[in-house]
Amino acid sequence: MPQIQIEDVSISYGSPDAKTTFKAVVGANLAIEPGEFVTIVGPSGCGKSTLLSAIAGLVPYDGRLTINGAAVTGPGPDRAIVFQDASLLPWRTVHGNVRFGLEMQRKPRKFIRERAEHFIEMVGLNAFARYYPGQLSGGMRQRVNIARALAADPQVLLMDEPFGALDAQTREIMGGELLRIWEAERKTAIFVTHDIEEAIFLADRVVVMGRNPGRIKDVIRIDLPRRRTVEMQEEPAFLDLKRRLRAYLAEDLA
Ligand SMILES: Nc1ncnc2c1ncn2[C@@H]1O[C@H](COP(=O)(O)OP(=O)(O)OP(=O)(O)O)[C@@H](O)[C@H]1O
Repeated sequence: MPQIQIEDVSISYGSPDAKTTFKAVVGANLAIEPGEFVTIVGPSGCGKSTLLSAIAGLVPYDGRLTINGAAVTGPGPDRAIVFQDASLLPWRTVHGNVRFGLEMQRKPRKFIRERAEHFIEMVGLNAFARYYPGQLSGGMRQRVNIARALAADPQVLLMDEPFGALDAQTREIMGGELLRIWEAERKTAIFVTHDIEEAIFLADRVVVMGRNPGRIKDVIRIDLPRRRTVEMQEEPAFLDLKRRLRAYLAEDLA
């Protein structure tokens, strides 16, 4: 059974005066298997973040949206979300930030400490555990964010352009790191991006969205072998996928 079922889901926003509504996503259908890595691409404003927010339980929707068969009615500990801007607590150290969610869940202190240490090591920030967010680079802050999300042990990791604010080279490194972590943890991952190469590189399937109205246009399976390598991005199969996706996105801009 798919872990996440999206059936005929539409999402609307009300205008500030509540007199009109705007349909940001119309009639979306998608089924996601446990442990799958799905990326969502599409032009600006097509509803990528909106669809992710609905899965996170942050916006209401029409239609059917279930996780493990249960309707999504709000946020829950089965899902963790990582946004573009690392929303870290500036007065807490790296360790303190990674601990935070577990402290809220009132887990035992020893468990919290060990789990935080485990994930800080996994994202390669052992030497920075006592640093504050203001002392870290953007890439390091996003590593903390990912560690914090994983420490809460969600079943589904939702990521909204998590590397969007990083330079191209750091972004590429972070993509490789994220795959290494995902391969170790095998959480279901849904990742929104503008970047076609990033979308292909990470994914088992790429969801292509279009706009006017915001909708799912197609879902493309990425049959490139795991483990993915940076060199793979120069191979004909990768370049073919890139051409195909670029043509799809260009249709929308025309
Ligand atoms: N809180 C909101 N209230 C009203 N309209 C909204 C709200 N959030 C998003 N929208 C509108 O819904 C549409 C989809 O927005 P969304 O942010 O989901 O798109 P996106 O594909 O993620 O865009 P981008 O790639 O630029 O981040 C846009 O037209 C946007 O203006």
